[in-house]
Amino acid sequence: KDEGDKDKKKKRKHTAACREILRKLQAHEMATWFLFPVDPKVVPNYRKVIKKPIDFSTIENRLKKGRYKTAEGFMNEILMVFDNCRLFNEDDSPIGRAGHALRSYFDERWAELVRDN
Ligand SMILES: Cn1cc(C(=O)NCCN2CCCC2)ccc1=O
Repeated sequence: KDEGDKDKKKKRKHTAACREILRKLQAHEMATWFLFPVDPKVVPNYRKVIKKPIDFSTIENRLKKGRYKTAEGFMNEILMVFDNCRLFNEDDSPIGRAGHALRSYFDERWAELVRDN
């Protein structure tokens, strides 16, 4: 069991925990607008305002490809989904409220993951 094997095992462990959290986020009733990339044809000025567009399907693909070295790398991209939402939408709007609700839900799931590891 050399260092490399231990690191690989640790990475598999946090990847599984992150995939579980992502599955819960994707299943949340407020997740609709965050599941797939915002369509520039449907939301013309989105790409102008949001420099790092990111969505749950993109994060899922990166997770499956083992792109995140640490769980924090995964967390940073999830938080980017919610930061983009706050930048582009009024807090008092359907998508703005959905983003805040989903962010709170994520914070709870993340706290559980940290406690259980
Ligand atoms: C994450 N995000 C998604 C969208 C989006 O998908 N818009 C197209 C669908 N609209 C939603 C309500 C009416 C039509 C817009 C802004 C945003 O921040």
